[in-house]
Amino acid sequence: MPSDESTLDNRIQGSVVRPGDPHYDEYRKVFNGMIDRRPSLIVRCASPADVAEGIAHARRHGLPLSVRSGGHGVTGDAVLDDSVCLDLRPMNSVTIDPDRRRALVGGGANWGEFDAAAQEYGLAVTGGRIRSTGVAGLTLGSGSGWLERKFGLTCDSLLSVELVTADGDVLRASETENSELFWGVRGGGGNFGVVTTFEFQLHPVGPQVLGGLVMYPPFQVADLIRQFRDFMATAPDEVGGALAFISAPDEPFVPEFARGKPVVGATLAYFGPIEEGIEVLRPMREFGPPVRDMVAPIAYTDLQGLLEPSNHEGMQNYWKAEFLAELPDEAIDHIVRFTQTVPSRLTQTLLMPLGGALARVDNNAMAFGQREAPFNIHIMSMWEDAADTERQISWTREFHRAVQPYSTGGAYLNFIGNEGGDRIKAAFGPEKYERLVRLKRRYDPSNVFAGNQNIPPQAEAVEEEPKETDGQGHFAPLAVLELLNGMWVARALQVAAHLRIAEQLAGGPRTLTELATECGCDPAALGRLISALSTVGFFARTAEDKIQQTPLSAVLSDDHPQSVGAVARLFGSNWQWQAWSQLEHSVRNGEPALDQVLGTSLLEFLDTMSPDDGALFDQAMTGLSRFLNRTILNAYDFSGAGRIADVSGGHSTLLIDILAGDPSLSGVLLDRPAITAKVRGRVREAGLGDRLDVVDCDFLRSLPEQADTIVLNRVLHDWDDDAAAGILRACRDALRPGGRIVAVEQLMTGDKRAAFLDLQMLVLRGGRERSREEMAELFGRSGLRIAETINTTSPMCLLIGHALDD
Ligand SMILES: C[S@@+](CC[C@H](N)C(=O)[O-])C[C@H]1O[C@@H](n2cnc3c(N)ncnc32)[C@H](O)[C@@H]1O
Repeated sequence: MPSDESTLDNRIQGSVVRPGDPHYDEYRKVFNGMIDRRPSLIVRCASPADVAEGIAHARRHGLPLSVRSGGHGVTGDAVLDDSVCLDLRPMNSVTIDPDRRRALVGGGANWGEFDAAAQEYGLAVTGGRIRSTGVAGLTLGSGSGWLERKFGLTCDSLLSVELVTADGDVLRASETENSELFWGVRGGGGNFGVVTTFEFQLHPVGPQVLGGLVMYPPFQVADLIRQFRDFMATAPDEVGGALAFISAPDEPFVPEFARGKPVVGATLAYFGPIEEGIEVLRPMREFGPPVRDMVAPIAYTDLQGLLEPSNHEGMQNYWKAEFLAELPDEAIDHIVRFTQTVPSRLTQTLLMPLGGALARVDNNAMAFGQREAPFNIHIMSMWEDAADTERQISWTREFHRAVQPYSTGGAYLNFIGNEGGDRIKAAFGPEKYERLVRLKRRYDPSNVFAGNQNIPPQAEAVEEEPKETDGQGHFAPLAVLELLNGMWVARALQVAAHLRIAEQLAGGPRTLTELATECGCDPAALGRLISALSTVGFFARTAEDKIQQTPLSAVLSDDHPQSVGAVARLFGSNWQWQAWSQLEHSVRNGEPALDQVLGTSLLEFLDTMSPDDGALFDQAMTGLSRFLNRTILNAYDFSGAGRIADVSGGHSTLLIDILAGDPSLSGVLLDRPAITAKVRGRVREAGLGDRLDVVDCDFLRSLPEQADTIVLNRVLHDWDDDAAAGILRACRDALRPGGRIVAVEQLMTGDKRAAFLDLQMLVLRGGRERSREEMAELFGRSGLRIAETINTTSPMCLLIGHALDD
């Protein structure tokens, strides 16, 4: 041990923990399980003098410095590799002065400790929503909590701080002492020093308040968000809460049908007389039949723990957040779509209403501003298995991209990862940012405190960054390369599906040699394919180095009830790759590349393809419809639909599924003769007798029968606007009076899936995906109007059309 280090042990009142110490792993662990960093030293500080010693040690040895209290920040900046970590947890004292309603809180205290001490006297400040969150990190970044509409942000109740600077000076900052520094620490994070004591103004709260969760089922999500938006627009400051988009826990208090399913919980609280709160909260509690209403008088300290069962320490975490300037219906549609297709049961999204006292503080009173937004959305992706990382992150990014157009343009640094200097600037705006840079130069010119949402003392360094990043802090060329690699990923998946690797693993893990023999492959090369795919969540290795199934690889197997194996093999067909190789032709000429490549249209090609190719196409389409149908039936009630015509029902089993669920319905599946000939046998096997007919049709002319309900499932996107309008007109002409059209399509909303499917339709078919507005125009041209648009939990959306003259 170098002598300087040994003297460090002697110089401090706390202790020094190094790799090899039995507590080393415990102290280096942070909330976000993605972070696994190994500092050289952890200084467990017991006093401001210990903090100053730790800073001096790091500077002397040129080591990076990090500061840790709760360790909850998703960036994991509390602990850095090969660094000196100042662990403030031993400095967790909380002293309450009930007469002056003041609190002195140590830099290492967490919210559980602070709230418990203050609640002894029925007092509180706005505090973090998870009790193990550190008071320091939350307050220095501003501080959001259930009480924010009543008492403002945590930093709004801050009276003074004691802080150790980069030079080891211990300063006090308040409105009257080092006031510029006090301005900066309220929002500027840990950029200017290590805060060792916070002094707060406390407010009377509880000890009993009205609060709890009202849980609603998925089909009410959109209406509930609208209700919440409108309710909050006029709600008094006493109302706090958020909409929490979560998966219902497997607990007895949750009805069986909702367990594990995406649900939305209105977390409601009233910080005023309980009787008054019951009246005020009534519109939110009586909206629709909830799955469960648990709002009741509750201890404030229990309210503070309400989200804890769904926030386990050590999960993989990836977060995004935006202050929303508005919450129009399109934004709500995005929120519904993403929260209903959440890839992990642990993931949650909070939609927090702002306003109230928080919004009445002068924007320039401190470094933190951003008080004008009515809502803050916090997307917290959490998952257990590191193999799922890619998928979780891309869902989070897509969700974030979808809500970004509604943002104020600012950024909430407490709720996001390291997203680059651009976002930090956006959080403060140019003027405040300049002021913070000046403050940084004064108190930390060497950027000793860099392990945070950093404000570098040289502003130029920040200016350059956005040019090279994709706006999310990723180095732009690497981000582009990652997207270009998409072709490799897709091809590797298609080959894995073709080789039937997933089917071979259905009975349990296999050795590479066994797999290679069964799949007819070179063992080493097969190992490489599997290794590559395992980086994106497909297949994993056991401790004995066998290959095993993962949740993603399982659905490649044809034996899986929701298999997409045939879809993978179909997308891997030579004819699809050949068509895509000529995408440029389509883009230049606006016509399907497939016709160019094969010398025939897709429809003719499908009718004349080899029996094997034909069987694969049928299997892929039936497989897709198997799980999409469920989401359609969950979203729309066909009871009372009378006689249903499934126009171009093709290989889908939608009509069979509809009729099977309701004996009062009958229907007819209409399609081209080439298709009806193929599906008649299957329809007969469904055993629906004379309730289901199969009839030939050419919808480009007219429909052969009248019907009460006409289903057009994934048909319109095959066609250009003129043809699609013609099909809709034929449907309208076949509609009995008072009838409806149920068109099922993906809508273009700016998300990746529909936009790339649109290219697929261009390349293969000359068709297109459409936005809701484009659909409305198409319906209008055909004498129809869209009466309702219904989202499903899949990307499919239902458009319910009525005749204009109905
Ligand atoms: C993309 S598939 C959709 C099939 C089915 N609804 C589903 O969701 O799986 C399009 C269907 O339109 C049918 N089709 C194409 N041209 C047609 C025409 N002129 N008249 C009737 N059906 C036609 C095809 O045979 C095919 O079954």
